[in-house]
Amino acid sequence: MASGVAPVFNPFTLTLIQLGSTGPDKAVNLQHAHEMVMKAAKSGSGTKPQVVVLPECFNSPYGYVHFPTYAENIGYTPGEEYDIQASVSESVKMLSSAAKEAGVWLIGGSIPERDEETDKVYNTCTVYSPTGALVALHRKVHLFDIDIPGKITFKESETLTGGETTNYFDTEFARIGLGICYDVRFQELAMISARQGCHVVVYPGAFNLTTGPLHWELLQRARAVDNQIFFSMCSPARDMTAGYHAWGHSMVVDPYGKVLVEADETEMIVHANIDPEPLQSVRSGIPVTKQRRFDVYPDVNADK
Ligand SMILES: O=C(O)CCC(=O)C(=O)O
Repeated sequence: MASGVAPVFNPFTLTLIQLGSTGPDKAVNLQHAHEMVMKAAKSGSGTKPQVVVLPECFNSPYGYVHFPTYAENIGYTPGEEYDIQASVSESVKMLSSAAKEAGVWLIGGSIPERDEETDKVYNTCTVYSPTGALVALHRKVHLFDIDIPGKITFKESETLTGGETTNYFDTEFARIGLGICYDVRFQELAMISARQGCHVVVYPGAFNLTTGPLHWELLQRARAVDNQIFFSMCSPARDMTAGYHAWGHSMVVDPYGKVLVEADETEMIVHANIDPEPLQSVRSGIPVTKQRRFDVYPDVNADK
């Protein structure tokens, strides 16, 4: 999604809610998420604009068998004003009112979304302004289909369809790119966000106890360093009684690859101060974006 607005970059606070376990009762999950957004807003800096983030699949238990049962019709068309009052999505309504009540930008984790026209189900992130307007939507592009024998097998494509667009949104202080979890493994998506002028990229995610310790931090630091952007992923807390054991460790990485903040595996709220300085200094000190040799790798498109 493009806005045509030139991106500005000013300091703000990025707040990650590493939300506790989500059980089968959607109403309880939504209520808890709402309470945590309020708590997160109160615990922020109070002086700077704040972006609050929820984790992947925060309204249902995590598992591809559950997605169709919990899927909601959202009916968002990019570029068109969305009527929250007329929405049939209870999750969208809760997120919108939480953003408005808390007075924050809210990246609403992800929820299973059913497209009314096609009946396809997506893993979808929605974003809200401090007035409660739905301003952006990202459908997870790369589905989490992996098979590591004896460790973890997951096949989102059993019930989900992959999204087909890259997405970002503009605030009065930064341009912020979107992705969801497995999308982080595909460096092209983050590169496109950086080329689109995003200063910060945020992916709700839920890695597991096999790939989490190996790749969660590595991938975020790699995406941040490659693209000289802030990179962040927000996970659910770990619950060993649940069907899926999330890695946790929600984090924010700066454009040098330094981890600014990292949660442990429990339910908690963490804040990072996003400051333009490291982005500007790394881009002028190590100017890789100007040094690319597209003449040597013609298969990679040099066009913005
Ligand atoms: O890439 C991974 O290892 C985990 C991805 C994942 O959990 C997801 O996409 O939901």
